[in-house]
Amino acid sequence: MFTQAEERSFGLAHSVFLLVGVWLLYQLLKALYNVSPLHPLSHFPGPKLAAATYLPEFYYDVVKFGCYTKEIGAMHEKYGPLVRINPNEVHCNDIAFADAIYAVGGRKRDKPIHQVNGTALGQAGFGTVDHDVHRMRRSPVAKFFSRAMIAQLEPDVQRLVQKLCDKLLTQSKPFDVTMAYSCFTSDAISGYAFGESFGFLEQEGWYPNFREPTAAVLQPVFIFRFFPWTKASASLGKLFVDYLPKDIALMIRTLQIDLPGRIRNVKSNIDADVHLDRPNIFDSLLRSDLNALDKEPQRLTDEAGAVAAAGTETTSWALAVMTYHLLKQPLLLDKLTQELEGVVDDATKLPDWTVLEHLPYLSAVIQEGLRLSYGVSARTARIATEENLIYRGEWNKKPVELVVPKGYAVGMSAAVTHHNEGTFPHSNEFVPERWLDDQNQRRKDMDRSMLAFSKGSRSCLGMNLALCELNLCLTALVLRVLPHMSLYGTTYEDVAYHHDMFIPMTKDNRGIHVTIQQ
Ligand code: HEM
Repeated sequence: MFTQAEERSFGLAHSVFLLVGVWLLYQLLKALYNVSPLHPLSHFPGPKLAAATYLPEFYYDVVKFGCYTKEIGAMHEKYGPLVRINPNEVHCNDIAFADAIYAVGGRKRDKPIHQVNGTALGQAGFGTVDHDVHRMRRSPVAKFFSRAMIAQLEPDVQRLVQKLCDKLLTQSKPFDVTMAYSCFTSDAISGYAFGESFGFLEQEGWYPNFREPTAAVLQPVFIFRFFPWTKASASLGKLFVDYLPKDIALMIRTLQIDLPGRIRNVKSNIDADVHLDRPNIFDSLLRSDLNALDKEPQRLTDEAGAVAAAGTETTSWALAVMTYHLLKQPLLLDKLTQELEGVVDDATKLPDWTVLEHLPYLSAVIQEGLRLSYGVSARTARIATEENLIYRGEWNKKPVELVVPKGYAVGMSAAVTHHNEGTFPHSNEFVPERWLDDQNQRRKDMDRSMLAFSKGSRSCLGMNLALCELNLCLTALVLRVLPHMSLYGTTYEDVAYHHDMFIPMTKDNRGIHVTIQQ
């Protein structure tokens, strides 16, 4: 005979087993449906387990950490240009299909919720699922990044470039140059966004900066993706900021305390009818005709976080990759120096970005640097909500025709596309010449093969700023600093893509250490 308490606990255990059993049965039936011919993606090639469940993606991204992109690259070698990488998503390794996937001209493209779940900045344009809401949020920010607006900002970038070079030349001990570049790019975007720069270049050394903190806050990206409810924990960060490791604390303080504070300041200036000589992005956003909900402090803080994060590490990593390869291959550095000396008389007073960008070899070095720094290395997918996407290509000399049905995600990854050996032979090598023709002029047709800034309606908003920074900064570095700089214990492993947390990561993330000969 059982006591009443024992009967109650048996009853509870029985209910739990039943619930788990029903859940498992449901998962099994769903997996069977996913691989059955009834599923709209059933005609796509790929591993059966990936078609049935998210387990392979979970294993490679969460357990092995950020390795699914590499696995996807291997799937393309086995299955062809389009593969099914999870029950609801297809991945493409044919740049000819990119314009259909990313689309411009009013063709609607949502972002998949599974992808957006990975970001804690869900209310920024960048983290917005719906095409129309994204358009509404992007356009008031976009006007700040037109070529005309960046031309107005250029004197500030020129000043920061010279400040960076002056400071680099005073370094007497080995240091990690990625930190220096991160200080430069953060100062450039923060001044423009909030009217007041973070001032990282002003400080004594290179710390603090956003490089390691960005890596620290991106750590949970895959956990968030699979367990979106854990994102709630991110907002608790500010309560524990004094007890967190210093990297994470800096980012939490910036995202949850400093940025909301800056936005409140901008708002109180507007309320007090203060008009600035030079408008900044958030002043303009708060004055724009965005609806009241989109001007809520949390929404704008997410937008500020996205602009600050997107505008910092991508550009500074591209500079770091170019620095490494130019120091490693002095012949390339000589060739670039010769070209630059032809147009620059005094490296402390550079020509405009619009002059520099027409120099073929400088432009080729920047393209190659962008190719091997990737921007966003992980896949970024889109959902065509109103039309099927028809793919026509070739695989193993046989024609391939596949239809991605509307409502399903299809994406590409720079870390896969930029290593397509058909387009970029010896793709791991840094070869600026691949961007030049026989006459040493830029092969513009090659630009179509790049995904660094993504494409279409949700492509990089800050591309003009990034290119302005890269042209000016690389020119000044080559003429003023690199002749005095040497690598210090840095190897190819320290720049080579190894895994991703949305942005590319190297094996041990040691940075790029250099010394300056005085
Ligand atoms: C070398 C430099 C850069 C590279 C390679 C790069 C690359 C990218 C890529 C690939 C995306 C698309 C991400 C996706 O599809 O989910 C993106 C989006 C974005 N980038 Fe950049 N970026 C760079 C610099 C910048 C800078 C300097 C800013 C300045 C604010 C910026 C702001 C943004 C924003 C706001 C978005 C989101 C756009 C949207 O969703 O509408 N980026 N960037």
